[in-house]
Amino acid sequence: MAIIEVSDLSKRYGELEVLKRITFDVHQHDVVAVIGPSGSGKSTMLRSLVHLEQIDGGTIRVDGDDLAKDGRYSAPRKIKQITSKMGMVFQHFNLFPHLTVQQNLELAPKMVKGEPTTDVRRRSGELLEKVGLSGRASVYPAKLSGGQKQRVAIARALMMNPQILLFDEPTSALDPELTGEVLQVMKRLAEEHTTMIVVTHEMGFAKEVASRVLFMDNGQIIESGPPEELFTNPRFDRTKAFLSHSLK
Ligand SMILES: Nc1ncnc2c1ncn2[C@@H]1O[C@H](COP(=O)(O)OP(=O)(O)OP(=O)(O)O)[C@@H](O)[C@H]1O
Repeated sequence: MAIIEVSDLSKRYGELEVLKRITFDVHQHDVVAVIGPSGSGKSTMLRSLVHLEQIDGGTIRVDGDDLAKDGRYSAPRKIKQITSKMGMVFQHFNLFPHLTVQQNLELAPKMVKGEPTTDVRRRSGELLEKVGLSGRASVYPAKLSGGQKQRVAIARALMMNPQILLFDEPTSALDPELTGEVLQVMKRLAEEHTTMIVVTHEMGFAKEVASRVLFMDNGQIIESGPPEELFTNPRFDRTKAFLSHSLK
């Protein structure tokens, strides 16, 4: 079943055409890695899905509902309902600095969904355990390493029980020694069949964990396929040229 269906997605910043009629689907349990050179439009594409960017044309359908159809957005209430099905993890974590780890996790389920405190507390405990941070519930983000902050951000996104998790370069702001712990959590989520789209420069992750890779360049999806094909089959020469360049 397609969770996300994008067709002819277009986006420009003034004169600059950043997304040029992009079309792709994401199915349940897919782990889609989006790779490509800097400035190719990867983040803009991802942010468009959750309405953090306004698109200029095309259709974005989430779980059968149109966020936008032929460039026209649905009503604000419907947009809110649709975007709440997606959890986003940002490069710079975006935790609330004045809230503890536990409060960061529990804020949205309480405020947005009005869930009972006991349910929310149970889930925040479970999710902190899942990301290996059980003992850190009452500390403030400033006391955490970047890798820990990002694991909190992943747990926070999961608190809303999203149908799909979107990651925008989740390890790019981390020191190299801290990327592994975050990638490990993401790998475990993939093994549990969490549906994910991951914009990443981590080619190892794309290769080992993704079920499908989209290679973007200059606002377009140039090549796509399962990593074992995209990274080895000579037919995908554009991806391989990018890989050999980025591994230099
Ligand atoms: N708010 C903005 N205003 C104007 N131009 C923007 C804005 N955001 C992004 N751009 C431009 O849009 C293009 C695509 O940017 P985007 O961040 O989506 O690329 P990317 O593939 O994610 O790059 P990176 O890997 O470096 O993060 C770039 O040329 C960028 O400079």
